[in-house]
Amino acid sequence: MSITVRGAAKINLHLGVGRVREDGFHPLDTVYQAIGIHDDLTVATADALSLLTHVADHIDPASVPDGDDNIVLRAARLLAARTGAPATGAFVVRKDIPVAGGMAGGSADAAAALVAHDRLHDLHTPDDVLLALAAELGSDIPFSLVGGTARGVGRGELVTPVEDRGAWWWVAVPSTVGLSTPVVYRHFDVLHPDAPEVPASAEPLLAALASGEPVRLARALHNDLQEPAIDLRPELGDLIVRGEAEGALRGMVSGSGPTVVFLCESAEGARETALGLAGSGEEVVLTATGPVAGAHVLTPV
Ligand SMILES: C[C@@](CO)(OP(=O)(O)O)[C@H](O)COP(=O)(O)OP(=O)(O)OC[C@H]1O[C@@H](n2ccc(N)nc2=O)[C@H](O)[C@@H]1O
Ligand SMILES: Nc1ncnc2c1ncn2[C@@H]1O[C@H](COP(=O)(O)OP(=O)(O)O)[C@@H](O)[C@H]1O
Repeated sequence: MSITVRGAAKINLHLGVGRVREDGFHPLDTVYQAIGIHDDLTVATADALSLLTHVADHIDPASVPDGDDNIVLRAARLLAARTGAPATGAFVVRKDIPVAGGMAGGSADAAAALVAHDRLHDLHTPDDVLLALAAELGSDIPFSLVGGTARGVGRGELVTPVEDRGAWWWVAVPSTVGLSTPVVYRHFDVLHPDAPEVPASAEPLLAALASGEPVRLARALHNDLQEPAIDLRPELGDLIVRGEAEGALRGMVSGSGPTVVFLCESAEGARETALGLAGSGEEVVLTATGPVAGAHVLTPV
């Protein structure tokens, strides 16, 4: 038997970050959106646990860890340990989501692995258990299960779907060199030692989402990690300016970066912005719509 599960990239439409907690995590008020850049994970019945990774041309294969460090195998082992299921399965991941790019590619793979491993072994794990295991593996992973557009609080792991009346067009420009999430959070602490305990509220962004109007959403986009990311990588600021000059409504760093995403008025607007950026020397320019589904089975079981 084999099962294929698709996981989606995420962007943060609002990322309010508060003062670092005693456990080292930051309190967040964030709004995630799953967008149409995907990793596909297939698992087949096997006597042992194994993983093969294939990457798209724009991804450096060396950037994806082999073996036990890969979050796919960590997810499968965790689910097996908690349910008593066998820790077996031959996993193959096809990656299109930029690695260490602020788009939660590893989280998409982990969510897909939880769903695939659950189906492979016919476990019928309840949703609340899958969400709790996802949160143990990483703050973004519960959202990767849920998908769509959702608000995340706590350290980002407490996720609730929100009203979204839009079909939004995005252009994403990944960087060839990733940026480490903890490094960006630590730089936020250096720049903002007096950050408020309560992060900036996502309420204005939620109102813009419910309006379905791209110009309103563009004005409401907010990312507290953009400043530290640009401080670490000044070229990201230049890229935002260039994309906006090519017609995007607004550019911003995706999560902790270094991918930059641009909200566009329409499909045509996204095409023009993408062509303009490609023409000005950007080698990889991806176009996607959102919201899309979270981790879901593609093949019949
Ligand atoms: C910044 C965000 C925004 O959605 O995503 P990315 O841009 O990385 O995709 C997330 O908060 C990333 O979530 P995720 O990548 O799952 O983080 P985790 O594995 O839980 O944590 C990795 C490290 O990031 C820092 N971290 C993470 C979440 C949080 N609320 N506060 C933190 O300070 C901690 O240093 C932690 O050790
Ligand atoms: N399946 C995987 N895909 C991508 N990265 C992975 C995977 N498993 C583990 N990692 C590690 O997780 C780190 C963060 O990757 P990723 O989730 O792509 O980025 P981000 O946290 O910026 O969204 C990578 O640098 C890599 O070392």
